[in-house]
Amino acid sequence: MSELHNEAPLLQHLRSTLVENTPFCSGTLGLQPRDFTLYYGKDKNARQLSLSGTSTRDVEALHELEQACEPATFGRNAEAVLDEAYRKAGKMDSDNFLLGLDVAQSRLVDIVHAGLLAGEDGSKGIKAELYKLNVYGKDAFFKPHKDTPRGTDMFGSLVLVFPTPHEGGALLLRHDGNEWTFDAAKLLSAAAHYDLKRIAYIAFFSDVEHEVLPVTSGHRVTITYNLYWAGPPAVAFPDELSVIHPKHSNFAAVGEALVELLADPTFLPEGGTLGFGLRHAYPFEKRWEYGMPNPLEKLSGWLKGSDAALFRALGALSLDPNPWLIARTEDYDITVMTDRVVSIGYTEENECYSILRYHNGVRVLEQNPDGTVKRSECEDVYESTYPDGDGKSVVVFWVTPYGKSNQIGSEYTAYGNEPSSAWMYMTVSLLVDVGPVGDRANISGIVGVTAMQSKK
Ligand SMILES: O=C(O)CCC(=O)C(=O)O
Ligand SMILES: [Fe+2]
Repeated sequence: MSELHNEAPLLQHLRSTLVENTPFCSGTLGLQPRDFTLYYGKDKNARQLSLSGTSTRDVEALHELEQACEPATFGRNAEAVLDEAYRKAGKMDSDNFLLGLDVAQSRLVDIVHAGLLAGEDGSKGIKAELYKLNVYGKDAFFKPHKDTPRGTDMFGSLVLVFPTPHEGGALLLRHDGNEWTFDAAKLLSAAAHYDLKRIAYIAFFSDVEHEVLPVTSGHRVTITYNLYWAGPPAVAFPDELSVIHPKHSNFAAVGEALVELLADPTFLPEGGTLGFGLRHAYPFEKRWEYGMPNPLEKLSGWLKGSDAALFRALGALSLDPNPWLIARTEDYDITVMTDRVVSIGYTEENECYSILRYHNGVRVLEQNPDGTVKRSECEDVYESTYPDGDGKSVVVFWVTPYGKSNQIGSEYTAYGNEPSSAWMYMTVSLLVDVGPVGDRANISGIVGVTAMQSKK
């Protein structure tokens, strides 16, 4: 029993360690000598120094850096205010210096991501944007404040403190009635025995109040970064880029092939609906539950490589491709689609039937190149089962097949002998209506996917 007695606090300690949740993350990180090199200056005669040196010459160089800085302002009601009773420090704008360390390439962004973000936010990407360099000489400080977010996507700040000789200048953070101290000078002198020189880093959310206590000696040099939620990964095709190979990623080559196909008078002469399976995999939540964001909404901004080339080439022909979810049940040989993620919930019938009947689903019939439609007996069964069904169906000509990647699942419960829960997986594909030969952008006479869109 006494053992158990001893264990309980340890277990508790482990538990509280595992669930610790602070609005910041901090530590030290060893870097290569070149990472500490700083170039600065407003003219062509840039100066150079190492932010890891401790010799007398290095300290002189720090003094020169301090002289080259401007007095730091702070934000008050969207205005930059100079007030040495509030903030006394030197600052240099990011245009006027260059640091050897590339934060985007270093592990720091990953470290901050893992340290600061958990739960749902953990799946979002972040980026750090260089903001300012500050030199806090003796008696410099910064009174309590919160960092003004620059843009709605900014969620925090990252501060790097360099191992330049200094004392004092601890950063205090306050949030929800708690206070924490980040004393970089102490952390760095305790880490001085490591082989690699270190920086101290701290990242915190924008709503955390913080202040820098007065520096009592030396130079405290910091470089700050604004932390942003990363937008969708850039489309692989900025206007300035011209890909030659691979062909499928070459916008012009994809466009030409499309134009040729659509100019062929024997190809869907009356127009119709084209389907394209996505070639790349996208980071969709595999299991979608009601209330989660609709992953189809931002897809067009994420598309990669050949998918992006295709999307852009279709747009250039004044066509309007849209992502749809395709669901298929083999045993019933039926394919349906929806233009939004659905929560099937409870169903007494086949999941595809349920999507059709209750979730704005559209039946997908497959078209042969000659224009005839592939039909299966089971589809006839559907029609005889629901003779008065709303008749929503679209004939799709699959240019490229939809595969098993990019599937999104919707949970449902079916009643057999016992209640059981299962997931129905749907595959994201791009669908686009095309008009008749000679007028492919004119889809006014086409009963295709556009007419079936639930948002229209
Ligand atoms: O230097 C620091 O530790 C923080 C500086 C700061 O709060 C700021 O620049 O807004
Ligand atoms: Fe700040």
